[in-house]
Order: sequence, then C-alpha cells, then structure tokens
Amino acid sequence: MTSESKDGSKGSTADVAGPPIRSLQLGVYRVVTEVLPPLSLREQWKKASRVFPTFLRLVKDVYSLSPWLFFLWILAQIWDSSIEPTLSLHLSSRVLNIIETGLKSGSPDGAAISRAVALRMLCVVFSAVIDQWKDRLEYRLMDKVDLMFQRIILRGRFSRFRRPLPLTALLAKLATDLTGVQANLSGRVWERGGWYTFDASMDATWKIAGTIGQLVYISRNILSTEHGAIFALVFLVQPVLSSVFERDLFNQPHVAQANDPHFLRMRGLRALSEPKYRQDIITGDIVQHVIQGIIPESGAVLLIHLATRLARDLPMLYYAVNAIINPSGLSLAAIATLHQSESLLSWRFDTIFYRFRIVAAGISPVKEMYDQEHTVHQTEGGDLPYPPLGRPHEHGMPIELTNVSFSYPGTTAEALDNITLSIKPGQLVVVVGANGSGKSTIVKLLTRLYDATSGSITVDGADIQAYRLADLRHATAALTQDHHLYPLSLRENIGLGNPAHVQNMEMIQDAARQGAQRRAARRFWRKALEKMTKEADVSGGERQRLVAARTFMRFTSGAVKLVCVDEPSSNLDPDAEWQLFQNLRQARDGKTMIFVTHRFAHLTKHADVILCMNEGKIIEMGTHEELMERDGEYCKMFKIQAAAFEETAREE
Ligand SMILES: Nc1ncnc2c1ncn2[C@@H]1O[C@H](COP(=O)(O)OP(=O)(O)OP(=O)(O)O)[C@@H](O)[C@H]1O
Repeated sequence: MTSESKDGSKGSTADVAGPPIRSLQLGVYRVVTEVLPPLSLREQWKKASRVFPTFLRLVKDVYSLSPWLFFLWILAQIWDSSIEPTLSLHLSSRVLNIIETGLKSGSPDGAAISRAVALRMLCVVFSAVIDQWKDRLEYRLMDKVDLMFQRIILRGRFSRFRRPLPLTALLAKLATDLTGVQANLSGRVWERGGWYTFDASMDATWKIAGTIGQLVYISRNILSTEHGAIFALVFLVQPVLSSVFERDLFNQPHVAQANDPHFLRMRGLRALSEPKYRQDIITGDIVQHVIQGIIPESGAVLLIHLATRLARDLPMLYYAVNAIINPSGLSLAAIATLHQSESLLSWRFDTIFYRFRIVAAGISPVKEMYDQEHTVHQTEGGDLPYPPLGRPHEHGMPIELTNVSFSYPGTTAEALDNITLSIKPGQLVVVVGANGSGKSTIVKLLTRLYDATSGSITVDGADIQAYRLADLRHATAALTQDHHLYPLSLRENIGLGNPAHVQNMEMIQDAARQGAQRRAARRFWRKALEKMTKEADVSGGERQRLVAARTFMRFTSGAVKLVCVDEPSSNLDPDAEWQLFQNLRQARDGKTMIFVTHRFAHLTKHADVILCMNEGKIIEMGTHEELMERDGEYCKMFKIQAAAFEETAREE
C-alpha cells in the first residue's frame, strides 16, 4: 500500500499492529509516522474531551503553586491578548477619523488630534509597562511550574525506570521499521513541556477572545453590521483553509532516519571534530583526509500551499471590489484601519493555530507525566517483603535458577540457555567463560534488570518476581564497569552508597579506604575530599575505585545480602585489583557474592563454586580443585593465564 506525503513524495504503509503507520522519504530523511484520519470534528471533539481533565488539573496545579502570581499573570495576559489590541484599534481609528474629517473640512482640529494621539501613546506606554511586568511574572511562574514537573518526571523516571512511557512506546513502535534511528524520538516529553502547554493554552484562549472582540468592533464601528459580517467571513477563509490542509509533522509522533549516504558521511566526518576522536585523528594522521571529505549538504524542498497563501489577500480584494461597486461606502480612515487590523488579525490567527499545535502536542506528555505520578509508590513485582519476615538471612541470599533461558528484548538468540543452578547463602561464586557466553546476563537477571524469558529464579523459596522490588534492590549491591560517577562532589559520590549516612565522614573515609588500594589510599582520599566535580576530573582507575568505595559504603547499611561484581577492575593496576578483590572478600560476611571475571587467578581459589560458561550454557561447575582435576575448559583457561604470568615473571 502506498501513500503520498504533502510534498508529493511516495511512501508505504508499514505492516505493524496498532495505528496504521506510513513511511515517507523527505529530503535526506526517511520518516515513519502515524497515518492520520481525515479531519473530523467529531474525532477532534472526542480527542479534546479526553485531554480536558488533564488540562483542568494542569490549571489547578499551576494555580495552587501561587494563586496571586497566577491571577496577576492571567490579568496581564488578558490585557495583552484581549483588551489591548481592540483598544489600540479603537484609538488608532479615532486618530485617523479625526484627521480625515479635518482634511475633508479643510480645518483640522489640532487640539482634538493631539488629544487622540496622546491617548494612543498612553495606551502604548501602559502596554509596554504591563508587558514587562508580565514577563517578570511569567519567569517566576515558569520556574515554579518547571520545578513541579521536574519533580514529577524525576519521581516517575526512577519509579518506572524500566517501563517506557506510553508515548515513547508508540514512537519505539514507529521505529521498528527503521534501523539506527537518530532523530526526534521523543522531543515531546521534556521538562518544559508542562509550562509551554499551559502557557500556549492560556495564550490561545485570550487571543481567541481578543480576535472575537476585534471582529465585533470592526463590524459595529468601522463597517455596517452587514459589511462587518462579510469582512469577517472573507477574513476567516485563510485560517480555516490552513487549519484543514496544513497538517505537518510537528504535531504528530514521528521517527526520522537520515538515509542519504552523502549526508551520513558528511555527518560522520563532522562528528570527528569531537574531542574523543582527537587522539586517534592526530596519531592516525588523517586530518587532511577528514577535511577533504566534507561535501556540500543537500536539503529537503518545501512546497508552498498556494491556495492558502492566496486566501490571505482576500480582504484586500474585498476593499477593491467595494471601491468599484460602492465608492462612497468606505472612508480612507476605515480602509487604513481595516488594513492595519487585517494584518494584525492574520498574524494573530497564525499564533492561535501555532499555540493550539503546541497544546495538542504537549498535553499527552503532560497526561503521561501525571499518570506516572499515580504509580510512584507502587513497586514492580510482588508484595512479599525481603528478607522474608522472621528470616533475617544472616548468611546471605539463597538463590535457585531452574531451566532459565533468556533472550534480550528484540533479539531471538538465547543469551542464556536452560541454566539450572543452586547458590547457597553466603557462597562465593565465580563465573568465568569466553566473551559473550552469558556471564553478565546472569548478573542482570539476579539484579532484576531483566526477567527470565522462561524458567524460574527463586530467592529463598519464592519467585524473585514475587518480592517487592524496592526490598530486593535494597538487599542487592552491584559493582560493574558500567557505573558512572554522579555529577556531585566525590565525597557525596561515595556517601550516596548509604544515603542515610551521606554526611558521615568517618564511614565515607572508611569506604574510600576499602575502595582504594592501600598504598594509594591516602592520596586518593585527599583528592576525593578536595574535588567537587565531574567524571572528567578523575582517571578511569580512580573512577572504578570511587565506585567500589560507594559499594563498600552500601555494605554499611547492613541490608545487603547479595553482591554481584562484574569485571569492576578493567582499569585497575594488578596490585589495586588484587587489593579490591581482597577487600570485597573480607566484607563477604553475611552476603552471597557472585564475581564475573576474566582474570580469575586470585579469586577462583577462594570460590565455593566456579561456573564455567560457553554460549549461554554452564559447561562446568565445581571448585577450583574439582575443575582442575577434570582437565576441561576451566583448566585450559587457568593454565593459559598461569603460563602468561610465569612467562612475564621469567622475562622480568
Ligand atoms: N543489551 C543487549 N541486547 C542484545 N544482546 C545482548 C545485550 N547484552 C548482551 N547481549 C548478548 O547476549 C550474549 C551474552 O552477553 P553477556 O554480556 O552476558 O556475555 P559475557 O559473557 O558477560 O561477555 P563478556 O565476557 O564479553 O563481558 C552475547 O551474545 C551478547 O551479544
């Protein structure tokens, strides 16, 4: 099935369940978007009534943030959008009429003209003052609304980290048809969205009131009532046409993917100016190649909607026809006033439609934000508390995996294939194996970043999903190489391991010492105290030490019963790595510990059980001695590492 975009390009409707989706080629972009039904007032009304409660809630919330600020701002808006334009029109028309009468009679009334002009100037000055005042009120109100939404969004994000917003889900569905999507996935769920939606709806409301006021004024005072009605009709043709025909991507969910090879290459070359490529480009001596590769950009062409544009000149046609048919019907002052108000009204209609589009695009995300808020205190998973009541689990978390298989969302390959495994409380488990064999995936399932596709994982006899997620998170500590430093002071970065003691210097100091290698501890700790800063200020190894220190701080809560350590030491020197593992082992009392590692020499000898994995399966399981005796895959890997050590030692 094919469809055509408004610029005439052909597209095809994708075969995805749910709302019909079409795909278009627009310039260098391939765009996937929802097929909109033909404009139907009934549908529009239905849509509007669905979002109306959200809109009311939004107004109520903004009002409750600061009632007086709200009222003053609304008053300023009413003046600015509704009263001032009609008053200005009246005053200008008065000036022009007095001048025209004076010119016709040959004796202009200087005093009357001065009074009329002065009044008009007064109105301009008053408006300017109100305008400035409105801006100030607006900034204050906007800050409050932003803060309110940031709070809602943050709470929503953290409570529903793993579940995408419904809108984002729709966009993700649109994206299924594209690979490597780069553009405009969300853009609509943004922190300021709440404010802009509110502001746009208020502004549009008062502007509509102002426009009606102006049209009524024109009908009654400038034209006869009958002429006024014709003028209003003539004037409305253009906005109605543009609202019916000019439907663009702005107010629809869409996904765009650049697919023009020249454009993509140019974008890639441009990206090479980022600091992260600096070293490679300089040492690789490819600067000249990059500069020569830049080619001119091609762009999308927009077709102008002729009928809509021409309709803009209909009011002018109206004066012209009137001048021919009824030359005495319109005075020059009336034509000048009409002309002035016509361009003002036309700009105003554009603004009203633009504002409505902002409201239409913004109200659904606002609704989603509110919906998230309702779910803030719910936990995913079940209602069982952990540790189970009456069983504090002094030794650590007992875990059983039975026939567990897992495929990452959107893939069919099994990252884990029918794993069965029993881990006793307090055991130290070391997982080894080739790249991509599924080691990290086990950790991701145990920390509930994902749920198994089939099979079951039980914790203390109950399904892992039956426990309150918050309780499980509280009882689990994960230390991987993917952690980031928070954009806070280094001290706080460690302290947040146990938020209840984030100010406790003694505990933080102790955790920092455990996270750092003993010899480097003093220097490292001094640095942590001094720096108030970002990740860029610390080296890769220091970042890993800080993250490790945060984990040791976490242990101080006493609640941690499972520790998952996944290659946290890639940037540490051998001494620091050995010390870190040593410190972690010393802290193992009361905790089940699972280590994923490639450099296992100093760990596996202490392990209660070693899992050796390959292609998503556990191919060997046992203690170091048992697996060495078996002379299988583990033994082979161990010997390779040991031989490398011995060779290095001999060379030294
Ligand atoms: N987010 C993901 N989406 C899709 N597939 C993934 C994802 N993460 C991992 N995989 C795939 O799952 C399989 C197991 O990956 P996993 O990271 O568990 O391996 P690993 O044994 O930890 O590897 P390594 O030793 O390289 O860290 C691999 O084939 C990998 O490509």
